[in-house]
Amino acid sequence: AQQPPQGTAASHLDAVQKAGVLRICTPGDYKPFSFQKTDASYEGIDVDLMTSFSGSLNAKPEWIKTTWANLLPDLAAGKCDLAVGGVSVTTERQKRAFFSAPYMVNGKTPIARCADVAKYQSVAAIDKPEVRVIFNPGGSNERFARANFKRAKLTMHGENVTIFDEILANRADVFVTEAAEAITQQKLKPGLCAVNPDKPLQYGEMAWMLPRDDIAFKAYVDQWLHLAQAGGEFQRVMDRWLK
Ligand SMILES: O=C(O)C(=O)C[C@]1(C(=O)O)C=C[C@@H](O)C=C1
Repeated sequence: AQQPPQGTAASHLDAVQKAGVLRICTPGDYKPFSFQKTDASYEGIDVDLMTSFSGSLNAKPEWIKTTWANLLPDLAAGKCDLAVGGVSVTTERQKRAFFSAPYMVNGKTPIARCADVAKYQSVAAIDKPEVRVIFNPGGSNERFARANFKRAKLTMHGENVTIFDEILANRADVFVTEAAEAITQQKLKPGLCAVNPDKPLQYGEMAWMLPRDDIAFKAYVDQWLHLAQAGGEFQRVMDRWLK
């Protein structure tokens, strides 16, 4: 009779437990998901979840700072076990990586000076030559801006953490980003308002990005996430950062 396959293919699931370390790539510039503070430590939704997740593997989280442009290359090169921090699910990324089950629906939402909210209710309303659209490079925001704004004046701003001050200082008019970020920043920056965060300009989902083809690891991540959601832990983390 034919033998069933023996043993398991090499998986991050085993390597992480063996090393006692979970290596996590993150840009750390994106509230409320993953944000690096001045003392170099990280905070946010994904940080709380990863602390608990790594504990389930008896591993310590090790944060590895990267950029949005390098997130996928770093993961694919094996520099980390997974990549988090408000990562949008895209079919482009899916060609070279796996995703966990999505844990949040989060579409593209404009944020602007509150006095201007009525002006920026649609892509067409924003895409006018007199509108200065600002965006951060390397992620889905840049892709959205370049694909949708052909007439507006586009300005790339390298530092995601200071992009909101550019709008407040009237050096730019509008930034189109994820709803959760627009909602968080409108709380942090009086004078800025998220434009219809409940009616995004484009549908989007967030997930953790995982090494391609590592099915055992993906199954574990998804199972952990499912239990955290069903058991209430996930919601407690969300409430802590989004309420
Ligand atoms: O690329 C992604 O996955 C993101 O969702 C990250 C992204 C972006 O789209 O650029 C989203 C919002 C933040 O302002 C910074 C980065």
